[in-house]
Amino acid sequence: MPAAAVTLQPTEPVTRVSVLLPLPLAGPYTYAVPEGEEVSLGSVISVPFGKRVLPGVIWDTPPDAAVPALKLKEIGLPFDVPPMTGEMRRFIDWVAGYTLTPQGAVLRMALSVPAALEAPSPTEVLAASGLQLPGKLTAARQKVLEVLKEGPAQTSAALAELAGVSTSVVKTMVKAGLLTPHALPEFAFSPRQPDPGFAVPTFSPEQQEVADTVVAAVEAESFAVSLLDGVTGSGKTEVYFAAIAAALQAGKQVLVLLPEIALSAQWLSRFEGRFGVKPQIWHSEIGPVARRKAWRRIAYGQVPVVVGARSALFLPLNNLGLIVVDEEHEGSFKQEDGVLYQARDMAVVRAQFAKVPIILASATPSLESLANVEAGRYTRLELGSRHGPAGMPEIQAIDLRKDPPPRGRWIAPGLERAVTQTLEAGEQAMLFLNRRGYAPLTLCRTCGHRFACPNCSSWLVEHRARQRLICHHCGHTEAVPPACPSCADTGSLVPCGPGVERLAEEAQLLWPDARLAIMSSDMLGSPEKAEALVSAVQAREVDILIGTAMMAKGHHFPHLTLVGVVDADLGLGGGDLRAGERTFQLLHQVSGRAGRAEHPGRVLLQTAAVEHPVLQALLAGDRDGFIAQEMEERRYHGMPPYGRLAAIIVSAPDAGVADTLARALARAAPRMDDLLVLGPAPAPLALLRGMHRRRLLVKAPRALKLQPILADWLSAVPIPNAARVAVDIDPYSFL
Ligand SMILES: Nc1ncnc2c1ncn2[C@@H]1O[C@H](COP(=O)(O)OP(=O)(O)OP(=O)(O)O)[C@@H](O)[C@H]1O
Ligand SMILES: [Zn+2]
Repeated sequence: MPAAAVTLQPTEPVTRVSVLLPLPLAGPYTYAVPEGEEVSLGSVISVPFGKRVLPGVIWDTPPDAAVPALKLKEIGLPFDVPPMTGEMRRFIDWVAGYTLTPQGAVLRMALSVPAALEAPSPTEVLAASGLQLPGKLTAARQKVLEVLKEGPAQTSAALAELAGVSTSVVKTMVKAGLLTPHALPEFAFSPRQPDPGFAVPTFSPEQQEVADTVVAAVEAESFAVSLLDGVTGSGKTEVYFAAIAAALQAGKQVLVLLPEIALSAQWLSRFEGRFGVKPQIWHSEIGPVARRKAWRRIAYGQVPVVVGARSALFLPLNNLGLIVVDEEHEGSFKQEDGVLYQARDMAVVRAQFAKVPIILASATPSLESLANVEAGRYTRLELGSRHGPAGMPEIQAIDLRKDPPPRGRWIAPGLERAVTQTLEAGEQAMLFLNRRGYAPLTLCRTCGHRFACPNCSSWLVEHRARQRLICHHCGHTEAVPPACPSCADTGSLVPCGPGVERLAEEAQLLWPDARLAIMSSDMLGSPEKAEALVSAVQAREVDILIGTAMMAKGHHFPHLTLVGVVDADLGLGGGDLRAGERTFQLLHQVSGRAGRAEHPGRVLLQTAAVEHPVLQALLAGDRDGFIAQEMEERRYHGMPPYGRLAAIIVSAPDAGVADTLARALARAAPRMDDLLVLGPAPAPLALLRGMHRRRLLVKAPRALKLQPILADWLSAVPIPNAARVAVDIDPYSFL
């Protein structure tokens, strides 16, 4: 779509434009367009800003006519990128308005790779000039010309290598006029593209029906949301691959959002198996050069499929045909710093602006998405059974009050027996504990001293493999001291409770011959290591896998038949609105790793609260019953998804400053019948990274638009320099 040109105002001596800068400023700035130049909406141009030169985007906001012409600065040169589409500009405005953040802060996410705005210096290639020199060519020169006779132009280095001559031979040939240099166009070499027909699976009738529906949605080229709700192992991935194939066939781009990079190792090989090549990946760990290249290729429509973490949502996919959000219930789609946004929900908004279908997939959909189905906004597509012969795993509880593990141990006799049986049968077992490190708390037996983080209200977690005590909130680390810092006693420090490292120690003791592997983010460190471990498990080089939540989703291990959940009650405590929902989703997902192929799976949940509704629902396999009950409760209390919540977090290095400001905000709170303001109260993590935090919670019915009310309210209270106020619309983390 060509962007509309900014029209000259005949009465105006200068042409003014609004330019949005990637900075958290109030809005776009007005600049002048140099005489005789023309710019279009969405053009990315350089502009002077203070002493700096920044990229900016010509925005739709009317320029400020009140600024005297003499004071206006002129825009600089355009960058070598396609203009930002109107759809993307609307999306940025929308996200800014919804999350109550400045537009420029959102634009910064869309221009996240400033280096990509400039075209790379062109690659020089050499071709034969056809010039005939008097006399005979040397053998070396002949070889070079032979290479070029058979193939395309080559870089000097490649040419020398192919001809088996030194680069100086090539250089002198250029000087002699035998070879002529050409600049290679930027996208001359394009990698192999995914092939929609590479390996098409044969669907079951149930899968086929759902696949037909999503394919039809892609072909309709209009906005529609499908919630792909299928039991673990039912083939959701295969089914949305069919929709991706349809978008590729239509020559469109596809964006796939996944919750975690670790998950993508297996996902990427699945994709390659289906489409013949790996897709473009996008996450925080790709290096600067690859990042810059990828961004440009995407912007110029050279990349058909991008799979990434939530930040991929702001990529310049100008020819979108489909968005997929896999594991849509995952909490990690919520960005918790900078711009606080829920990538799943914003993906729906982007699809709407782009007028394309979006598929949200999960075996345990979020209540938000289910409420949208209920309200008729989303269509639910169900896959009710596992693909192939696999049935759903049998889930049983081990009541820790009746069958406790020996003192100082965490694996109860019932689970121990089951693991032993599994190993004897030559199958794999997984022990699940959602806690990194060795022990969540270290204390002194003599004086009771507990090791706490100096910057946060949290305990330090011992990581024995690294011999450090680490804060999981701010990253503070210290060495485990030889003596208690409080009473100086030696040998008195004891670890309390288990983390995966400690569990591995216990497992090694119980099954000395078993091959163990720990799968948690800190033990693996990189996506490559995660991938290597996943392959090792698939190749049956691991007998017992010990994992955190990283392990719970997406993976398909055919020989894994037993899942033991060491502490099923772990997520149930605390005042988190979604504690029950999240625990159910996590345990349901982790259970779903068991028995995905020929051998039936079995899940054992160790619990001290077997009567809890979440555990009862898991044991009864009654997902829908649990959801119905949880929905009813939320509806009754007017909580999300039936009501709106916003959190206002006040933070300051000084507790008094935070308290005073939080109270001032509470006094200025709008008084409205429908609006309830709770607090201020210390946030559950009252101290985080050295900042004292107080929280106000705002609750309102769904029909009430909170943003303008919050904006008015917050603008009425002066905020001291030493304090910060953050607004979190639809908060997920109640830290
Ligand atoms: N029609 C099919 N033909 C061949 N293999 C299939 C088919 N459907 C599913 N499978 C295979 O069954 C396994 C499970 O499918 P898939 O991973 O797509 O399910 P899922 O619903 O996405 O699972 P989860 O929610 O647990 O991640 C995979 O190995 C997949 O390749
Ligand atoms: Zn800390």
